[in-house]
Amino acid sequence: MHESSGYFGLIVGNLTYIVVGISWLLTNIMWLRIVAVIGLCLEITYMSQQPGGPVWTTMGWDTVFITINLVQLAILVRDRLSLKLTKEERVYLAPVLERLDKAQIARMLRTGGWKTLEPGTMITREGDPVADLTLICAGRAEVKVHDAILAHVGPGVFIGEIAFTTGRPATASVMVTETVRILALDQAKLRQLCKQDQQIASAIYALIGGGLADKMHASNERMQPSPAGAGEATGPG
Ligand SMILES: Nc1ncnc2c1ncn2[C@@H]1O[C@@H]2COP(=O)(O)O[C@H]2[C@H]1O
Repeated sequence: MHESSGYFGLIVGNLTYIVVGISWLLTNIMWLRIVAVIGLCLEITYMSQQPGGPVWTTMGWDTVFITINLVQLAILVRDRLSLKLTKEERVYLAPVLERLDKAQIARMLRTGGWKTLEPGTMITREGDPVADLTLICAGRAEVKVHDAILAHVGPGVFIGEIAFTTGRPATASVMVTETVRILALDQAKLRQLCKQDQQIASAIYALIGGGLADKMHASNERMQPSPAGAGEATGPG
């Protein structure tokens, strides 16, 4: 830090580094950038008041950093403003809305879109690659493995989450039985987004994890213990 004469320099100089320090404590990227810009503006003021004359190198780089942050802020604001959800979509996305800010939700939604599928439409086919991570928002579908019905699924359930997390083909065939409204997110684009934004990744994986736990619970509930085999441990051989 260069010496600056008088109280003005002392106050602005310390304020600069306090504000920059505060920006490092923030986890909300929008506020982090806003506070960083304020800190950088204060630094320019401080550096312009140095006794030996303005410190152009620091002021020049501060201007570059301010520009980078302002461009990123403009992108964040654009993303936030682009998020238009109907009341119905808000209800379906409630668990996601709780975890992410508007800009992140808008970015996530740009990886796919809303669709309506009629009965008989296949969402996944057992053994085939799965293109989308699908969230069922309304309607019902049937989950089959080797032609045996495993489950009936409805609103709030993900389809294709196993392929999304493992990269493997579909573990089951899922067919629409009652017209469904779905949010279909392109798996490749969503994976890319998860790499770029850890908060989005952790929100999506938390939802998938919760959904898989519910599916396992439902599947355990459906299992009828056979009286003959009940309580028997299965040993090797
Ligand atoms: N037992 C089950 N209960 C509910 N859904 C299932 C079950 N087994 C498979 N699925 C769904 O069917 C999908 C087929 O594609 P995935 O394997 O990617 O992900 C699978 C799950 O979303």
